[in-house]
Amino acid sequence: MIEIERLTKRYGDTTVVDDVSFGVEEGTITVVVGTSGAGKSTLLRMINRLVEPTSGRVLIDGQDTRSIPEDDLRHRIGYVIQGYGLFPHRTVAQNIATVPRLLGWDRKRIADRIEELLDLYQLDPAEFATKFPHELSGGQQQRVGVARALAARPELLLMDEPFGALDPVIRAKAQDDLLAIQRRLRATIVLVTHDMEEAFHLGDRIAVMDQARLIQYGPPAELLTRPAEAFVERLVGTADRPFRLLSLAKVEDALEPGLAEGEPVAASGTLYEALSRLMWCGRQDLPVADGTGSVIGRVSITGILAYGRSA
Ligand SMILES: Nc1ncnc2c1ncn2[C@@H]1O[C@H](COP(=O)(O)OP(=O)(O)OP(=O)(O)O)[C@@H](O)[C@H]1O
Repeated sequence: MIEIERLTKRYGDTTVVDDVSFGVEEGTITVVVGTSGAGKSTLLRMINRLVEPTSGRVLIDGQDTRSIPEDDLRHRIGYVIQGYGLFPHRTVAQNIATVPRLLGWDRKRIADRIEELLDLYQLDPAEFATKFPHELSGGQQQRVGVARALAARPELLLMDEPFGALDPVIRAKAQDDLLAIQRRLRATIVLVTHDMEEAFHLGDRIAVMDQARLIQYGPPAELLTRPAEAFVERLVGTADRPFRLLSLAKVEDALEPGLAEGEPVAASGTLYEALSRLMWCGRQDLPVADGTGSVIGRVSITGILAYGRSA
C-alpha cells in the first residue's frame, strides 16, 4: 500500500502541487490524469523523491520514504519516462540487468529474470538480448524500458507518459501488454497521462488533477457517474472511444448471472444504451430480458466498464 499524504510542492510563490492525498492499493494501477502543467509529473517525482516535497509525506507499506536511503528507494521504486532512458551503449540484457546487478543478484538469477521478462514481452531472448537500443523499434524500446524498470520486482512502478512517443496502433498494443503484465506480476503502478482514454483503459483508479489540486480520485465508473466538478465532466467527455466501443457491443456480451431490480433491458440492445439507462435511473445493475421477455440475467455498470476495457 502506498499512501500519499498532503503532498505539496512550491517553487517560490507558485504552488504546483497543492495538498494532494490518496492511497494506492497493492497490485493496482492508479492513473494520474489532467491538463498540461497541472502538476502530474511533479507529483510523481515526489513519490520517488526526485523532487523534494515542500511538505507532506509518502509511506510505502507504512514506512516514510524520508527514512529510506535514496539508493534503496530507487531500487524499490521503478521509474519509466517517455524517452525510455535506455543506456545506448548497453545491450537489451545489460539494460534490464541494471538494478539486479546493483543489488548483487547472482548471474543465474539475473539471466533467468531477463529471459522471463523478454518472454513476457514476446521478445525472443535469443534474438533481442544482445541487441542495442538503436537496433530496436520505438515500441520495442518502450517494452525494454518497462522490463528494465520491473527487473528487480519493485514495490511500485512510476510511469510518466510512458506511451507518449508511440503511434496510436502501437500505443494501444503497448497499453494492452502493460495490463497483461501488470495482472500477471501483480505490480503496483502509478501512471501519468494527459490522455483520458488511456486513463479509462488502464486505471483501476483515476486521480484527476487541475491547477495543482487533486479534484477527484476514484474508480473510472465513479468519474462517469459522479464527476466531482464540471472540469471532470468535460475531461470525461473527451474520452469518446469507450462509448463508441460500447455502442457496437450488445448487452448479451456483458451478461452476468443473478437478479437485479428495475425495468429489464433487451439482451439485443447495445451496451451504450444499457449504460445510459443505468446512469439515467441511478442503478448499479438492471435485469436483462431475451426476445421472449424472459429475464436471463443482469447487466451492471462495473460489468460494462470491464467489457469496455477488455474490448
Ligand atoms: N523546477 C521547477 N521550477 C519551477 N517551476 C516548475 C519546476 N518544475 C515544474 N514547474 C512548474 O510546475 C507546474 C507543473 O509542472 P508538471 O510538469 O508537474 O506538470 P504536468 O501536469 O506534468 O504537465 P505536462 O503534462 O505538460 O508534463 C508547471 O507550471 C511547471 O512550469
